[in-house]
Amino acid sequence: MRRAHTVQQVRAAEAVLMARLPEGTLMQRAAAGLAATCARLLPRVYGSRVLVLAGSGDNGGDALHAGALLARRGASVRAVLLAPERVHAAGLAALLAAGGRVTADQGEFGRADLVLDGIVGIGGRGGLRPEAQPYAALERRGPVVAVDVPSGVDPDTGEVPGVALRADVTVAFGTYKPGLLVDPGASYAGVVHLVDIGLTLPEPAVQAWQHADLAALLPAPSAESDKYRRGVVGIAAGSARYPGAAVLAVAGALRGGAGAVRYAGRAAEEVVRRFPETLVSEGGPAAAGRVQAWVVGPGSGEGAAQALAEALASPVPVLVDADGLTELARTGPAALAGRTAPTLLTPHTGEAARLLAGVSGQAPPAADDLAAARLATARRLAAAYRATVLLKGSTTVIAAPGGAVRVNPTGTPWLATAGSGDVLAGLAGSLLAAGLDPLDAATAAAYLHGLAGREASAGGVPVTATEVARALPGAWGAVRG
Ligand SMILES: NC(=O)C1=CN([C@@H]2O[C@H](COP(=O)(O)OP(=O)(O)OC[C@H]3O[C@@H](n4cnc5c(N)ncnc54)[C@H](OP(=O)(O)O)[C@@H]3O)[C@@H](O)[C@H]2O)[C@@H](O)CC1
Ligand SMILES: Nc1ncnc2c1ncn2[C@@H]1O[C@H](COP(=O)(O)OP(=O)(O)O)[C@@H](O)[C@H]1O
Ligand SMILES: [K+]
Repeated sequence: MRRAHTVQQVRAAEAVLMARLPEGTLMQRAAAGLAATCARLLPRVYGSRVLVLAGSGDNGGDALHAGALLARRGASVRAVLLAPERVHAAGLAALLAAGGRVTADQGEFGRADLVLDGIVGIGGRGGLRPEAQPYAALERRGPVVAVDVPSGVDPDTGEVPGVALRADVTVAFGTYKPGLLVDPGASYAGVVHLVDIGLTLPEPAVQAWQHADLAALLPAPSAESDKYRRGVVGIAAGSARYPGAAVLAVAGALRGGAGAVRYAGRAAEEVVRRFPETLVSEGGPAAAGRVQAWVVGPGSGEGAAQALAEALASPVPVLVDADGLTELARTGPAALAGRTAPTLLTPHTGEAARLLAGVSGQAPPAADDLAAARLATARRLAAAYRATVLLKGSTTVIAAPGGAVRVNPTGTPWLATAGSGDVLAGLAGSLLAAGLDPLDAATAAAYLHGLAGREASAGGVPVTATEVARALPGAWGAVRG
């Protein structure tokens, strides 16, 4: 599991450690890790040209000290001081003593074999300031290595409130910062290397799961299992107009670990033709047999209101997606008030905007603004609806009403294809029916769906939602190892 801590958490941990270590120890550790990563990135250190961009805080100090270490190994190191009057004095002295020099020549950026971005780290607020902005647009020859955080990216949220410097590699100290895991910030970070500087950290604010975390959690039948004990998932999706959504949600559900899939709705004929293993009925959730979780909304069209009301009235976990979310936004959180079982909402940013309007009574915010602030959006929705929220998009974020947040590290933009969300909804519902709690079900579903999308688009080929569903067993296999 990758763990990310907020600036406040990092600073508290740092204070504890600083109180018992000689001054400068942490910065020396950080600089040593940074210089070691740079040395690995350069074909050879001796004779390489390195440019340090140094801001006014300790982030600049780290970069200058690392520059000094590289200069001692024979690199030709130049430093641009973005705030010369407030530069980290000890860092600059170390660099000069090691033979490095200060420059004001922006052309050094394009000539450097490696650039160290020490403009601003966890103390940064707002995008790059005007004096640093030109560097974001300059041609580069070698890799840009961000010190702790790419400058201009908000470390706590991944928001990029202006211009930021795109890195090829980020060397993060002590822990990931949420902004390194969540787009748009994550897309500026490149490959993230973690350097241990000895911090003792609390529970992380954000988690990103990996194969081993998931493997421990995926349901598997035991000798005592039968199809009902494995869980039955109900799918209330599709309509005469959108039968395909039903087929795709069922395709995801059949690969999600439940023992049986029960379909309730207008597309029963199409569903059973494609998947004869499905139990089908043409009415709504209330008239269907027992299930352990409902998925309601994909392609439900005009039937969404009725299907949603019936599913929400049931005592089992309910996943609301697509047209079900549009319907839920009309009533707002009140529709969930009487529920005794958990609810999982799976909006994309357009649906998230409608859900937020359902809370505030005001016009929906712009979906692009919500995409730029993914963590905050997922958290706000989870708190307002008292439901677990899986916010889809370039980084899928999952937020539980109690405050836990996970971000999904798998996936590919090729998943932005019609119907792939329906597959995800069915898959997540199946995991809910198999007994996972909403946070785990959503985490596992996003992870497997993302892996399947990558597998199906391997080599850079377009995928269809059907192919994503077909790749799900392979994704399970990869996770299980
Ligand atoms: N914590 C740890 O455990 C360890 C931390 N370490 C390192 O320290 C870093 C944190 O250092 P820090 O606290 O000095 O803050 P930092 O990121 O340098 O920025 C503050 C300065 O930047 C300025 N500034 C603000 N916004 C800006 C912008 N948009 N664009 C430009 N400038 C901007 C702001 O100026 P002001 O607003 O006052 O004008 C202020 O002077 C951390 O990321 C890591 O690298 C390691 O050495 C070891 C262990
Ligand atoms: N830029 C992107 N990068 C990665 N994944 C994306 C991107 N855009 C969309 N996705 C993923 O594609 C799927 C699309 O779902 P959705 O928007 O509900 O589509 P549909 O309604 O057509 O099924 C989601 O899993 C989402 O996370
Ligand atoms: K930086």
